Amino acid sequence: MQNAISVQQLTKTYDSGLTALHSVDLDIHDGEILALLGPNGAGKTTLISIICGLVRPTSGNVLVQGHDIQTDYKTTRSLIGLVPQELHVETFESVWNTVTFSRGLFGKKPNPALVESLLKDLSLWDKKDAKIMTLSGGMKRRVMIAKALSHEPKILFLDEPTAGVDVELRKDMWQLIGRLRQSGVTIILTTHYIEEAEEIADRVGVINKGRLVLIEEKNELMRKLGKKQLTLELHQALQTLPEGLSQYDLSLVDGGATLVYSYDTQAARSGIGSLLADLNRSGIAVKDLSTKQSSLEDIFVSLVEGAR
Ligand SMILES: Nc1ncnc2c1ncn2[C@@H]1O[C@H](COP(=O)(O)OP(=O)(O)OP(=O)(O)O)[C@@H](O)[C@H]1O
Repeated sequence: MQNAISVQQLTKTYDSGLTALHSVDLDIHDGEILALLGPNGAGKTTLISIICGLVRPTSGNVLVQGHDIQTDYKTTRSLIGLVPQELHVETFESVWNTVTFSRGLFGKKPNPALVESLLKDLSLWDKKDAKIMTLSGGMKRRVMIAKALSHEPKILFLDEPTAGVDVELRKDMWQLIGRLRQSGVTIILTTHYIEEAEEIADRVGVINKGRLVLIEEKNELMRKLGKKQLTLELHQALQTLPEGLSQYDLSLVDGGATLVYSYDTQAARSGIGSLLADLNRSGIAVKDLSTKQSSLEDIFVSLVEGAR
């Protein structure tokens, strides 16, 4: 499979001396939705800005569909649509003109039918003649997306697309992202909302302090993390686990006062019922119990904290 983007040993040190990216390697597959997670200041925007040719790398290479971003900038930029974090749209222009003009900037022939379908897809059709300055923040964000898609890019970057937008718009955006993916567009989004990554991404990358600390298929990640733990507080502490319980994934903690049972959430049966029956049969009395499920959020927090 061809990579939409190949980032090779990319490093960025700003003039201030701050190194925002440390030798990042990342292949983004054609047609995937990749969610980049990371705390504030992790380097996500720097990475996107370099790929889009807005910030110059200190060292390393980036190829966009095989073209080098530095030596073949015009080609790579025209393959990419970017929806930046900040909303900066020409305030006095109409929605229609703004989107049409944006397409022209890439040297593409006018295509009113395409602009019409974009505005309809983004629920902006009834606002096509409205001046941008009269639109709400959420609508301005939709205009930014229409602009980014106006030259029919193969790759779309969305930097925090749903920051500060209401639930309805967030769901609309997720649907739009799904439709774009179906049409073959590769999508990279940064987000602070782990729920968003869980909902729409094919793969999840975590950036922390300028390093890519994890990149994994979302389903694989969820499967690995899809463990649940049942914690059983015992009436009497145990020295060792009774032999009859060896088929369960059990561990004794708190000096034997607590029994922890790990089970797979994907399995057809949790085994909790039979474990409790077997404990009862072994004469082990339980004082209290609780369950805990690991989530993408847990791994994210532990990765980010572990690197502090
Ligand atoms: N033009 C610049 N000059 C100097 N330092 C910068 C510049 N732009 C960004 N930085 C610094 O580089 C680091 C990475 O910033 P970046 O904006 O890439 O992070 P981010 O992961 O996108 O964060 P956020 O989630 O807050 O948008 C930060 O410490 C930031 O202060």
